[in-house]
Amino acid sequence: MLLHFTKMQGLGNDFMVVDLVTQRAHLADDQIRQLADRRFGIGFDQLLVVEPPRDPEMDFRYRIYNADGSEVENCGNGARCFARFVRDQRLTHKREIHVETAGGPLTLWVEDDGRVRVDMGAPRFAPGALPFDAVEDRPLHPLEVDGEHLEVGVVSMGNPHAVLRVDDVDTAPVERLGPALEAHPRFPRRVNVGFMQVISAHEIRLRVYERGSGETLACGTGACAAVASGIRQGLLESPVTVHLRGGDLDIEWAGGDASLIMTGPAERVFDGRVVLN
Ligand SMILES: N[C@H](CCC[C@H](N)C(=O)O)C(=O)O
Repeated sequence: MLLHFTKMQGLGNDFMVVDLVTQRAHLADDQIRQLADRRFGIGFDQLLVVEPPRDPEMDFRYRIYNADGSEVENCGNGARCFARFVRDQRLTHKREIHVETAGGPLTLWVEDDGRVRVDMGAPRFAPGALPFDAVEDRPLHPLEVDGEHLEVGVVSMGNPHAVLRVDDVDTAPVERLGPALEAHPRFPRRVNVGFMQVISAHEIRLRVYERGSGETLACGTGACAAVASGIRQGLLESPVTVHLRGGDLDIEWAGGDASLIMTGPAERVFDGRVVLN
């Protein structure tokens, strides 16, 4: 069968977006992995599958798959691209969009300048929310990795994040510590790994080694997790500009149970059709 899709990107975090509201298809894990490969397929960090909602109060449901085929709970840059997609495809004319995800409901606002603002929900620091194997909730957790003693902040944005403070993201050992932390046994469902350099109370630089996809040019939930952890440690104050390799995100958080609000771009790259066997 022929499957229509749109390639999109948010700060270089790139997505294959599929409308299963007007198309019928089932994508098996091995097909997702093949489509994720730029040589045998399309190439993407995540696949976003748009479906009708289960809850009639919501506008859509969308599912998120990493390049390795694993389904995940939340995707910040993907949420913005989802909102842009459903309007571009005329699946909705709304500017305020309510969507179901595996990590819970999200509300998104498509703004006049094309940027999208997302209510990302409240961060959760309790280890069990990730899950992370620890006896207590604390701003920083000691963790031994390859004989190295680290102190990491752990945050759930629906999906799990470990945040490591570094002096300089350009020289941070992302290629070594990213995979080692992603697969660390104290994260039973693996983890996204953020490397955060604090520039000032309102500005950080961030690189993210993503669970199931490797280092990406940007990670929205990773940016939210880094800001939440930095504010909790008293290093940052809202609002915070997050400089990622693919560009900047603006994150606001009033603390406590308040939602993190993330604003950033969402761009369409091309439309295509792919043969599914
Ligand atoms: N790129 C996404 C995060 C995908 C998270 C995924 N790698 C996971 O396993 O949780 C973002 O902008 O938030």
